[in-house]
Amino acid sequence: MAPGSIIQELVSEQNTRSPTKTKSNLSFILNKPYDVQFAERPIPKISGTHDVLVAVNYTGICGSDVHYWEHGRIGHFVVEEPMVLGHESAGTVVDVGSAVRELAPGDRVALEPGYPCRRCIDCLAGRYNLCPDMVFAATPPHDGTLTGFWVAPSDFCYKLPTNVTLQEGALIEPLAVAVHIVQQARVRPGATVVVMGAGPIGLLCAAVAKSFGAVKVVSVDIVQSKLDLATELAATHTYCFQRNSAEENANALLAQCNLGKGADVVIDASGVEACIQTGLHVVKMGGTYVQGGMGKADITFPIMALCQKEVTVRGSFRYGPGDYQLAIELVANGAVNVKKLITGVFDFTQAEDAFKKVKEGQVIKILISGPNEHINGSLNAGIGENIRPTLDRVSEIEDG
Ligand SMILES: NC(=O)c1ccc[n+]([C@@H]2O[C@H](COP(=O)([O-])OP(=O)(O)OC[C@H]3O[C@@H](n4cnc5c(N)ncnc54)[C@H](O)[C@@H]3O)[C@@H](O)[C@H]2O)c1
Ligand SMILES: OC[C@H](O)C(O)[C@@H](O)CO
Repeated sequence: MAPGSIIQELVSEQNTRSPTKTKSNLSFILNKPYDVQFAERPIPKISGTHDVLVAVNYTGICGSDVHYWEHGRIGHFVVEEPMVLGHESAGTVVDVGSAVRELAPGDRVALEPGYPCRRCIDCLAGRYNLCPDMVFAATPPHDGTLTGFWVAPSDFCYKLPTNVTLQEGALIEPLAVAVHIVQQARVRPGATVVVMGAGPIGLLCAAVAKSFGAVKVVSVDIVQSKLDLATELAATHTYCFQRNSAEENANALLAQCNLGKGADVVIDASGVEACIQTGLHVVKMGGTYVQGGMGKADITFPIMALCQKEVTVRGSFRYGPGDYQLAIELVANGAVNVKKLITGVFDFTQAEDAFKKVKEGQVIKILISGPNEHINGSLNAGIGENIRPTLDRVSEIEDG
C-alpha cells in the first residue's frame, strides 16, 4: 500500500460550491484484512434539504476499526466491498441544505455516525440505537469518515461550544458510548461503581460515573499505565486484575477497595470473560450490572450469582437521544477531560501506521487528521487547534 499521489484529482468539476472546489476527498479504504489503500473518492453532495456537508478534521481510531482492518469482519458484518474506515469524527461545516437553520458554514461539529430510519417502533420509542435499519459509518456495507468530506443529517451534527476543540470533538463519540452505558447503569449520587477495563470506553465510563456523583469509582485493568491514567482522570481506586479465579479476583477487589459486600454498580467495558464473571461476583445484592464490552459472543456466566443476588442486568449499545448533547456538555463544563486520552495525532497519509500503533496496544486514543490540510490549511486555520504530531504520550509509554 502506498499513499500515492494525494492531490492528483481534485474532483472540482463535480462541485460547484466554492468551499470544496479545491479540496481533496482522499479516503482511507479497507479492501480486505491488512490490505488498505488511499483513493480519491467523489466529494459527497448534499442531497436532502436537511443535510450538511462537513470537512472532516479529526477521526479517532476505535477498536472496531482495528478489528475490521485485521479480520475484515465483526460478527455477521463482513467487509465484502472496499470500505472507508473510521466513525469517531469531528469536522467543520462547509455547506448546508436549504432547510438547515441551526448550523452554518464554519461551525465546528461532532459527528454522530449512525443514522436510524426514524420510522420503526424502536425509533419512535426513542431507542433509535436499536433501529434494525441503522446506517452506521464503517459498518459494512457503509463507508466511514476517514475521508475528506462527509454528508450528514443536520440533527446528527452537534455544534461544539467555543471552548471545545475539534480534537476533543472527535472524542465525543466514545464519550457518548460511555454516557449511554452509565445512564443504563442508573448511577446515582453516592453510588459505588466498578468499571472493568481501562481502555477509552472504560476510562470514559469511570469519568462519567464520577460526574454523575459516584463517590467511589474503581477502575480495573491488567495494564498499570492505564490504571494510572484512570486515577488521573476519575478513579478513586484501581485494581490490577490477577491470573486467579473470578471469585478470588472479586474478593481481593472488594477487600482492597473497601467495598464491603459489593458495589452498587458494575460496568463491563472490557468484553473479557474473566472480567464479566468477576463483575457478577463484585456487584452487591440487588445491584446493577451493565454489559458495555463486546468480546466473545458466548461465554460462561455465573448465572446463579445473578439469580441469588437479584442483580439487574442491562446491555448497552452505542448511544441514543440526548447522549451526544450530554457528552459535549460534560467536556464543555470540565467534568470529563477527554484530552487526557489522546495519545497522539497522525497525519492522514500515515493512517495505516496509526492503525499499527493502535494494534500494538499501550496507546489510548490515536487521532488521524483530515486530508484537506495537505491541500489548503485555510479550512482548518483559526480554529485554535494544537495539532502537529503530538506523539509525546506514545514516546512516554514506549520509553517507560
Ligand atoms: N456497547 C457499545 O456500544 C460499544 C461501543 C464501543 C466499544 N464497545 C466495546 O467496549 C469495549 C471497550 O472498548 P475500548 O475501546 O475501551 O477497548 P480496549 O480494548 O481499548 O479496552 C479494553 C481494556 O480491557 C483491558 N483488559 C483486557 N483483559 C483484561 C482483564 N483480564 N482484566 C481487566 N482488564 C482487562 C485491556 O487492557 C484494555 O485496557 C470493547 O469490548 C469494545 O468492543 C462497545
Ligand atoms: O462506538 C460504536 C461502536 O464502535 C460501533 O458500534 C462498532 O461496533 C461498529 O459498528
